[in-house]
Amino acid sequence: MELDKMDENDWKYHGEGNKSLVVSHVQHSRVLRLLKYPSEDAENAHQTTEQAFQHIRNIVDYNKNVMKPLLGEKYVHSGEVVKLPLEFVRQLSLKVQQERPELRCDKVMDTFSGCGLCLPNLTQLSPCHFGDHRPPLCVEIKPKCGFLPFSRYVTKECKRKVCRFCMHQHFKLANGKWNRLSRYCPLDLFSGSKQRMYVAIKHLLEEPQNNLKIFKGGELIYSCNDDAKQQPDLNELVQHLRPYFHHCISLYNGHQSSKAIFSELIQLIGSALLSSGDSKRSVEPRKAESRQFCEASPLHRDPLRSVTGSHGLPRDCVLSKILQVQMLDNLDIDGLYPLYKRVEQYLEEFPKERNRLQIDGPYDESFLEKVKTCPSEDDGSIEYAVGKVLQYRIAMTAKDCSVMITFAPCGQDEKLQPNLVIQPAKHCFTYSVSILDLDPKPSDSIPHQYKLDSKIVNYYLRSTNTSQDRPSSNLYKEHQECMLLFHPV
Ligand SMILES: O=P(O)(O)O[C@@H]1[C@@H](OP(=O)(O)O)[C@H](OP(=O)(O)O)[C@H](O)[C@H](OP(=O)(O)O)[C@H]1OP(=O)(O)O
Ligand SMILES: Nc1ncnc2c1ncn2[C@@H]1O[C@H](COP(=O)(O)OP(=O)(O)OP(=O)(O)O)[C@@H](O)[C@H]1O
Repeated sequence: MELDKMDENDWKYHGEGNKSLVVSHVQHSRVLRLLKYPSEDAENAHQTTEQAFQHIRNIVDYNKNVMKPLLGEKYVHSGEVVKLPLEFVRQLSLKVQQERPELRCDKVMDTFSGCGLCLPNLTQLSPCHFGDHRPPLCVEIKPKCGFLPFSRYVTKECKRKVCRFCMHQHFKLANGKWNRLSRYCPLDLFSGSKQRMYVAIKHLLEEPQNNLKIFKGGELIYSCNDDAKQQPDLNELVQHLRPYFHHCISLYNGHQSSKAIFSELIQLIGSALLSSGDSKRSVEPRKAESRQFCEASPLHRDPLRSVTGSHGLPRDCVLSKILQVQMLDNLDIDGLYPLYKRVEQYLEEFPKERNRLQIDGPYDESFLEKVKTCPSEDDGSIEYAVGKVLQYRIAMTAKDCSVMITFAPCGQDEKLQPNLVIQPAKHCFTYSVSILDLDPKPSDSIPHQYKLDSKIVNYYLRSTNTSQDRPSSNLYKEHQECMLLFHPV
């Protein structure tokens, strides 16, 4: 990428979240991730070029030195900070404005600093995988927190029974963030049970909210609608998927073939989420512990619950990696908040200690060392409190990250490369799995987390007095015919 020859016409709108806007290159497999600010004070709140550069530098360092060692080299792409011509950024901002979803327009793209983060476009596969004319499909999942808190500091009993995502759904519905409850439960996805995972992915497809997106050839083809009242069109999605699942079309007619296609897609996603990417392993991989049920999951009331139980995740799979990092939060916000207060008080007395304790970075090897060597019991020290706060912040990142699974039908040559092949039923795919949105979460978001947690729990307790039930179905029966087949090759 020649930075002095940047042309906005070479880039197009790709997507955005709460903190950044992403554009993709029309030819090369690259994206630029640009910062966003609240529109009302964009003129005043924006960072100087040096601040923005340092901010993005921190993101890169945190990805490289903290999240990569914890989550695994193969899943994390740290990217590089780039300085872009201001005129290019301004023109780009004008160009993408009309593409932006309304619900994200409370913030504006940073057109002041000229800094951005350049990353590989993870919705594409590397050119060596182009063995087939069909463009790659990419499924992006934001799985959220996959475990129930086990901390002795948790006082509200319902937090031990109902997961944060399911409780939060009620609060989001009441606040108008979404119009329908999602039936997705992260505990089902992280269970390692193929049946429970199947149901979780099915629920993500039914109600994607901000937890599921599907791309084809790098273009977004399925996500929540900008008009949140409208449900996304599954029929349209199935038309996109047909060319990838010929086998289903030849075996079934009409509606049945659509069902079979979805079933294959779900199995494909499930297989990729459970794969370790290491085909040389011949023994069954060790399982990570995640044998929990959320009482709000539709599966919890399934009569065949014991059949669909929990099996644990293969230790190297992407979900297991994410779950292990999420579980660095072993005190829960209830146990962490007093330690955060201890750190705050200490820093008020000794402000110069902020740097030594690496509260705001730098995110280097010694930061990770502090996280790893934190005493296991509270010895009253500031080191313990800081270590727990840092662990909590890392866990927050893992609770908010996304997984991208990109796959394409295998060309004849690739069928000879077994470690790249998923073969549910009769289809053969090359795939890659990555984790994205691994930004550091600031310490000062902890008081907000503390308040939000209690609002979510209190609202859940109040609202479920009147609306305890979410629709249930005999889900096990529905997916019985769609058991995952993951052939060792
Ligand atoms: O707090 P949560 O669980 O609602 O997570 C926030 C996300 O909301 P969600 O519940 O996934 O819809 C929220 O996502 P949306 O903007 O709602 O798509 C952000 O990811 C936010 O992170 P950040 O403050 O932008 O770094 C997330 O905030 P953090 O808690 O990760 O700081
Ligand atoms: N490397 C990448 N390749 C392809 N698409 C990407 C990449 N990075 C981000 N995206 C797309 O851009 C979207 C927004 O990016 P990202 O999630 O990093 O934004 P964010 O503002 O940090 O999110 P959040 O709301 O969680 O704070 C993603 O959901 C994804 O679809």
